[in-house]
Amino acid sequence: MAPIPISSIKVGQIDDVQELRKTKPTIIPERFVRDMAERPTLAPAMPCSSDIPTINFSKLSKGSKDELKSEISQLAAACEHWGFFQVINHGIDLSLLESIEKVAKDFFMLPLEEKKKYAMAPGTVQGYGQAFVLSEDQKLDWCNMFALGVEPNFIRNPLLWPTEPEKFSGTVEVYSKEVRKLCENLLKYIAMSLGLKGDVFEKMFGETVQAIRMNYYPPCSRPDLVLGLSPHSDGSALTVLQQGKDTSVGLHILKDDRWVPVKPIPNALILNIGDTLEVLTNGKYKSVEHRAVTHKEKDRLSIVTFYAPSYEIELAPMEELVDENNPCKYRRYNHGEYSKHYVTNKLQGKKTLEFAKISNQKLELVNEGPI
Ligand SMILES: COC(=O)C(/C=C/C1=C(C)CCCC1(C)C)=C/O[C@H]1C=C(C)C(=O)O1
Ligand SMILES: O=C(O)CCC(=O)C(=O)O
Ligand SMILES: [Fe+2]
Repeated sequence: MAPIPISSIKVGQIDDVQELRKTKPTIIPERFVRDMAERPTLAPAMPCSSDIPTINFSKLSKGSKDELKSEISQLAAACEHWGFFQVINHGIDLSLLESIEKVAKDFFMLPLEEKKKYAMAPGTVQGYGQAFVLSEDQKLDWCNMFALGVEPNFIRNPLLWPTEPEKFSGTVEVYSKEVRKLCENLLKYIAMSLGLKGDVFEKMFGETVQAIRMNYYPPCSRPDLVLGLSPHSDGSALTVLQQGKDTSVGLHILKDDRWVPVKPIPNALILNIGDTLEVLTNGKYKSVEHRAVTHKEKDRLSIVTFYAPSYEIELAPMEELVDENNPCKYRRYNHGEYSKHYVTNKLQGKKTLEFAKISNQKLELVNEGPI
């Protein structure tokens, strides 16, 4: 997946929000100020909810037959009605969660000059900076990001793996292996929740793609004017999100047309369904739009893993999930092409998935059958 030529993209000035916060703590440059319709309504006006479902992973992996059955049906409900859930007892060592949080935070605390050694080039999504900025007039997120392609090896850019903090790269490797195992296992249970064979995704996905993105949201003097991260759905099959301990609530998901804040359970991981699973399940399990907001006094860190199929594979709704009551809603496409489309467009709700959607007009024709 080649990046688009750098010379063709003009992104204008992108202020580093940590530096802004240090030097001009009360000034919000115009490029960060959202149009009225996009501005967040913040707590306490909003009900704070920890209502996204909780999945007890140990009941899936080592529970009794009855526990497995009941947890699988909870998983089915979580995927079908929420697209987001918190996983407790996920089996990843808490000390590893602490280590990744520490190296991520230490990285963001480095001087700007050091971080700039790993600067994200315009039109690409790896390195330090702001991804998905593709024009000079595009609004910016109140966030610094650092992203790396992890697997397979060919998506890695070794020049972007930091030498400082010393333990950064080693910790990312170990953490990514553990999160990978969790994704593989959860995909097995998700397949079972659909009444399919447990290995269906593993067999279909080929050499899976995995990337990690660390998002650092410094405090913002006007959290009512800005967004930490623009609304979007993830292009992955599954996304795993770890939130920094003691950081503010910042993730919002769109549920029944309302933004619902997600209150993290300590030590749990947040999982969400990405666009790939939406397509494969013919919309039974949907990717859900989400965003991040900022806080007046507190900073926030999130560490996000995207787990996706090989760029080589062709995707289309699985035949078991298509019938006359559920006509095929997405076309067949190559996942590498979708990835390219995803990373070369700004984050804008679920707009990216239109790439794969069969339009309503065409759907009607399909339903009516041959004339
Ligand atoms: C908000 O989403 C992302 O930042 C993102 C980026 C992922 C990637 C990298 C950081 C490195 C190169 C590979 C990849 C594009 C996966 C989302 O990833 C989603 C989007 C697609 C498509 C996908 O497969 O995962
Ligand atoms: O920081 C968050 O809570 C959201 C991060 C996210 O959605 C992403 O990186 O794709
Ligand atoms: Fe996301």
